[in-house]
Order: sequence, then structure tokens, then C-alpha cells
Amino acid sequence: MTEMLRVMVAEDDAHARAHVEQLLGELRPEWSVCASVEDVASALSAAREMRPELLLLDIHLSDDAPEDWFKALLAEGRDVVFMTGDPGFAVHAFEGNAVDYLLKPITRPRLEAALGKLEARRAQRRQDGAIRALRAELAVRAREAREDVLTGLPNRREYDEFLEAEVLRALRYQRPLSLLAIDLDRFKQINDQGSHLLGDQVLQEVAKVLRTAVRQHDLVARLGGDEFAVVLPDTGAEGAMALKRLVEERMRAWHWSDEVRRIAPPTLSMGWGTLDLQALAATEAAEHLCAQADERLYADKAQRQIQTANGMR
Ligand SMILES: Nc1nc2c(ncn2[C@@H]2O[C@H](COP(=O)(O)OP(=O)(O)OP(=O)(O)O)[C@@H](O)[C@H]2O)c(=O)[nH]1
Repeated sequence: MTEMLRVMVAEDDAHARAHVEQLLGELRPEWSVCASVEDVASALSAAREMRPELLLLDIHLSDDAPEDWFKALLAEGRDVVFMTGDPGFAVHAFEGNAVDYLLKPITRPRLEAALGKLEARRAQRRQDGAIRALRAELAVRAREAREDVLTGLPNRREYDEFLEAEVLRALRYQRPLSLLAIDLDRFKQINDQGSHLLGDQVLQEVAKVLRTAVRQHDLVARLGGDEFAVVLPDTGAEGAMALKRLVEERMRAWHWSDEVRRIAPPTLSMGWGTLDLQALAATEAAEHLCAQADERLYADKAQRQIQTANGMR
């Protein structure tokens, strides 16, 4: 698709200016000359006000203008083609990243070549922009694929990969590894008696409690629904139990909203497991680790249900 570009021509020689504009009209009839100026002040103000996409600039517009009057335009990244009678100017033109420079008198083939360069540069810029946008989009998608949208915690995919890598590391270096499996109690009640939105808020707050209770190298993940897990590298059973107690304390101390408190301040059932460092196969060791944590979680939940039935918290 041909772009409809707007061009500014700055040239103090009226004949030369008319000549350039005529050539432009012949070479790119769909483009328009939005500013045709003859001095520096008009060139600078037209460049800012008319926002032409191409600036065709005579370098020596008037004797009293500073030699580098056009530098600000180049610095803004504007597409400039210089027109000059001085062959030595080429160096300055390209240092400033001009599109091209044309030696006077301007000929049709040289102007055509300069316009071609400009179009190629604009096409390249569009392509670069599209690639940058695509990269940014891919980065967002990649993050979303590993992140739980509601809480911002790593999701199950990230958790699975992290756990697998940590199990291998722990077995290889014979370092302890623990896991805390977590499930909200009676969460359905919050959704049913409050609202789904209130349920979402509770999930977000639980994520905060967990995130702020763990160490930097631990991984807190939301596995789905009201299930969370914490992978604890370099941590044995004592450390896992200590974290369980800390999370319980923080949940009790959390400032739940009145609406949540009216229904029931949320509590968590938790179970921990530790990796068997004598295990020969990593997959079985990981499965055993998860099974231990789940078993303790269910036992914890069963006990809480009994306590609730007996009217205790
Ligand atoms: N608000 C909200 N609710 C969710 C989300 N994901 C799952 N749920 C709800 O979580 C509830 C889980 O219910 P259950 O599995 O019975 O768990 P529970 O009510 O905590 O019961 P126990 O674990 O036995 O104490 C269901 O009502 C789901 O609809 C979510 O992203 N937001």
C-alpha cells in the first residue's frame, strides 16, 4: 500500500524550490507538499506545526542562521533529505542519520533514489515496530501461561516444573526439600453466603499471607480453586512445620473484612512432606513427597471438620 506522505520543502531559491516540488509531484503524485518555506524560522515552525513526514531541507537557508539550525529536527528522529551545493556536507548529513543528501541541482533520478530510501526506512521502522509489539505480546503470554491471573502467583505449570527441578537438585546435592500442601476450609461458604467477588478477594488475601510468610527461594503457587502449595528448597520437616505454624498465626492475625468475618474467618488445612534423599528415582520420590503432604493435609482437614462440628475454630 502506498503511503500518502506530507512533505515540507525548505529552499530559499524560489526557482529551485518550484523545481523540487514539480519533480516530487511527478514522482509521487499521491504525496502532498504541506509546507513550502524559504527561511529557517518558517522551516522550524512548519516542521513542528504541520508535522510533515519528510523534510526536504536546503542547508544554507539564510546567512544569519546558525550553521546547524536543522540539528534539533534530526535529533527528534525526523526524516530529512538535505539539499546542498557542498559535497563535503555528506558526512554531517549521515552522522545526523539523515535519509539522504542531494547535490544541487536536484535531478529526477537522485530525488527518486532518495524517496526510495525514505520508503525503505519507513517500511523497516514499521516492521521493527511490529516485531517489538509481537515480542512484548509474547512476553506477556509467556508470563500469563505460568501465572495465576487472580492472585499473580505461579500456577500449576510453573509449580510442576519448579518442583521437578528442585527434586533433581535435592537428590543430586543431597539437600533437604519439603512441600506444604494447602487448602482453604469451607471456602464454598464464602462464595455462597458472600459472593464470588468476595471469594476472589479471600483467595488474593490468602496469596498475600503465603507470599509474605515464605523465604525468597521458596515457591508459593496456586494450583487451582482453593488449593495452594509451597515448595521449600533446603528445608527439612522442622522448617516445613514451622512455616505451617507461621501461616496459621498470620491467617489468625489477618484483618479480614467484616463481611468475611460474619461468614467465618478463613482457615487453612495444611500438610507437609519431605523428600526421601535415599530415593533412587526422582519421579517416584516426587510422587511420594506430594502424597505425604496430601495425606497430612486431609488429616488436618478432617480434624478441623470435627472441631467445626463441635463448635470450635
Ligand atoms: N471465588 C472463587 N471461587 C472459586 C474459584 N475457584 C474455585 N472456587 C470455588 O471454590 C469452592 C471450593 O469448594 P470445595 O472444593 O467444596 O472446598 P471447600 O468449600 O473449601 O470445602 P473444604 O475444603 O472441604 O473445607 C467452590 O465453590 C468453587 O466454585 C475462584 O477462582 N474464585
